[in-house]
Amino acid sequence: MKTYKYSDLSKTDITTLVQRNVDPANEIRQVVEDIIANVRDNGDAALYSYAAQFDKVDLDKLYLDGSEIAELASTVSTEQKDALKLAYDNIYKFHQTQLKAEEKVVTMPGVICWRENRPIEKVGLYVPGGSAVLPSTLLMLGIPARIAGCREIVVCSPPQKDGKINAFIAFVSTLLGIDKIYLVGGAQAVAAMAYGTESISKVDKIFGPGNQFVTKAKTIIQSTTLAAIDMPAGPSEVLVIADETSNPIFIAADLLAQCEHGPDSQAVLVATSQQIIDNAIAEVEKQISTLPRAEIAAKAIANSYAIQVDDLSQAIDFSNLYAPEHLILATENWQQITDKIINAGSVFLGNLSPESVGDYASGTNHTLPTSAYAKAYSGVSVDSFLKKITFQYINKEGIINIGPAVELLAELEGLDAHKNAVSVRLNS
Ligand SMILES: NC(=O)c1ccc[n+]([C@@H]2O[C@H](COP(=O)([O-])OP(=O)(O)OC[C@H]3O[C@@H](n4cnc5c(N)ncnc54)[C@H](O)[C@@H]3O)[C@@H](O)[C@H]2O)c1
Ligand SMILES: N[C@H](CO)Cc1c[nH]c[nH+]1
Ligand SMILES: [Zn+2]
Repeated sequence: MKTYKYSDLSKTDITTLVQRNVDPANEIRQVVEDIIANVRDNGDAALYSYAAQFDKVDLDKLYLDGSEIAELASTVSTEQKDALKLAYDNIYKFHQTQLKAEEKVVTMPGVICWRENRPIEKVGLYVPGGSAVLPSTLLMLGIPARIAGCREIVVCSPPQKDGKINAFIAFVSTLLGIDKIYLVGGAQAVAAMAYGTESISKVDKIFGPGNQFVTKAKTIIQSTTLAAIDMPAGPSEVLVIADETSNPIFIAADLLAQCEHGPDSQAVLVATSQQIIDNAIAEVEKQISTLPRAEIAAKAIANSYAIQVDDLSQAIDFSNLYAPEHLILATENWQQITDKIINAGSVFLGNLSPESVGDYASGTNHTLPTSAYAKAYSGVSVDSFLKKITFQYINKEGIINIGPAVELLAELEGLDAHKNAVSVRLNS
């Protein structure tokens, strides 16, 4: 893991350090554009051929139905079901409070304005399943979709080599009342949900994290206006801020937890002394050898770095520039700096708040913006599945109060028909 001293870095160095997941030669874009075009033109046939090419399986059909899902779910042990239900309950509790009706506002006598929630009707949920299968992601997407009241929920996830889906995803589907799972992964799943195919319905918005192919497909689809997306939620990343009150064993464990997601994940350690960095790196080296996914984690660690800063305030300045998906304040002094956080997807406070807890079960959502998109996007929430429609009601008193000003505003924009729509009412 490379180490830098913040005070030695130029502005250009910092810009380079905070940049990630770039596709400089547009290689991923090219692959993904071809996949999208193929799915658009050939529908299901393209999906069968990508399952064979990428997932190494010859599928008989592109989905599992309710009885197949129930059969797979029945193989999950009681202990495993209980853990998934605990996660379900906490995520449900946290997200349910997000569904709030807003008050009506009388902006002037007789003029009443308000917003009402309406669910997005058809949503597509992508559940990653390349290097690790993530049933937790189905919880993170399915629960807010259900709370919002979306009418149609399409779920896509890469098939296993036996042409089925992971039993835990099946069990979560039964918790969510989802009775069809499409065996489609990668950019082709995003394209299928955006265009629709013979088997898969076109949706209005596509949700979910994924690797660089999935994320690139989502951003391309968004620009076609065929479907909206939640956000770019690509390879996982974490930034850990540490000081003399931090525990190097915990720091290393948290860095490795995100690095085991994939070779293109990134972990950044920002610490107030070189000693803290050295201790944490020594721990990373110790812990990594014990991990079954050591090879993946090692590649991500090679893509990671540490920065020595003067104090916690400088650490937060760097973090705000990096805008991490996950920010861990691994210090007993976290209360000094929380109000200085400007850009982050989800934040973990103190030494006993591992990021893994948020990944699975604290209740917060783990579908979060990566690649510095935390500067502008929030993680998935119930709001992501809703539209907020504005309403206004104007009565006789209201049109008398507001009408003359609107007539004038229309006049100054030279829009006479606008003015007339008010005048005819004032004169009626
Ligand atoms: N940001 C978040 O909120 C968040 C949450 C969970 C996971 N993640 C990230 O999701 C990612 C999951 O990645 P994954 O790969 O395990 O699963 P995935 O489901 O995202 O991708 C697997 C699919 O990628 C496609 N693919 C693989 N190689 C390809 C190639 N060379 N060309 C074209 N398509 C190809 C295949 O279709 C395959 O089915 C990880 O990077 C993880 O860090 C992010
Ligand atoms: N850390 C991932 C978000 O970047 C979410 C996840 C799912 N399972 C384990 N982790
Ligand atoms: Zn994780």
